[in-house]
Amino acid sequence: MGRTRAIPSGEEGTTAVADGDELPMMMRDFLAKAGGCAVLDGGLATELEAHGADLNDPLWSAKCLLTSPHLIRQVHLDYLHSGANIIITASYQATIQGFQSKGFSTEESENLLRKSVHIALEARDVFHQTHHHHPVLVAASIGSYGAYLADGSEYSGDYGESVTLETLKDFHRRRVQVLAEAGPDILAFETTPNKLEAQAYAEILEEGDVKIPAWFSFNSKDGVNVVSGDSLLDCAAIADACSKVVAVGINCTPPRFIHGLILSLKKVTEKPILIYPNSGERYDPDKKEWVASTGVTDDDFVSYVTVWRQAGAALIGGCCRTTPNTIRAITRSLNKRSFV
Ligand code: MET
Ligand SMILES: [Zn+2]
Repeated sequence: MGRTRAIPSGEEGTTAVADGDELPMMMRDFLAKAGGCAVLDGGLATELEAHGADLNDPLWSAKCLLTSPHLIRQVHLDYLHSGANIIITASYQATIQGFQSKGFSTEESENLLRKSVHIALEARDVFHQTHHHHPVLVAASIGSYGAYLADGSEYSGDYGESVTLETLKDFHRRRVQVLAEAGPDILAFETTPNKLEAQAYAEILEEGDVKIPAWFSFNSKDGVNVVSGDSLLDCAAIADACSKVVAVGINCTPPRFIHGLILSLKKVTEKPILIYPNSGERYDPDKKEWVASTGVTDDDFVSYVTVWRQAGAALIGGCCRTTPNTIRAITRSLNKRSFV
């Protein structure tokens, strides 16, 4: 686990290594540079689709790593110009196992993971040529085992009895390592549907000597628990206890639930809170389309931003079906600058 490990002192148990606070400080420094609150990007996969990409595939957005990397780069740039301080890579549904089942070798599969990070790093470089004062982090996305299965379990959190902690650790371990070593600033564990998977992530990070920090983000469909029905408080407590985790939050969840969820998170963690809700529409897995649900318009979404900020969110953006327009509006609500 490297330099942040507590080492036995021989006499009174353990002594924390002096630089154990390095990873949390990185996030605190970044937030200070961003003026206390940072803007995350918006939906990546759904925005690629809005540009005509056909993502009806088990690889979802990761398919574009094969077919249209230039489009991924363009969407990253659109979000940066909209004011985003963090861009999230196209690796959400990119897995070694998923690429292998398409016939790629292990090495080719790992290279595709690296490519997702390289595209985002390149977009940042391009953006910084003209906007070098705007702080930008590249977050490497890691979707859940359920996202890889592409069978809806990412929104039920139900993996069945046969999936154990070890199954999940074995599934994610190499992917996490490859992504972490490809040069992102942070690992984004997104849309985490249950407690078992949060535990698997925490153990991989602690055991694997991962050198960069991470955030854990969960999804909810009732505003109280994560989608599996596991307690959000239990899930967030796992994130809070993991020394590599520097922010905890909620993503791909309807906007109307976010305020209550922020208040819940604050009960169990003092780590910075991130929220990036979806547009409030609902995905119908049978019809394979998004359907309007009651109540929330794009305007409503943005009108919540200051409330979320006051409630304690320090990183705010959007998930599925949010767009560069949404991010521009969030940027404006936080009195920050966009570049288009
Ligand atoms: N970062 C991912 C994306 O926007 C999150 C998807 S949540 C199902 O594509
Ligand atoms: Zn989403």
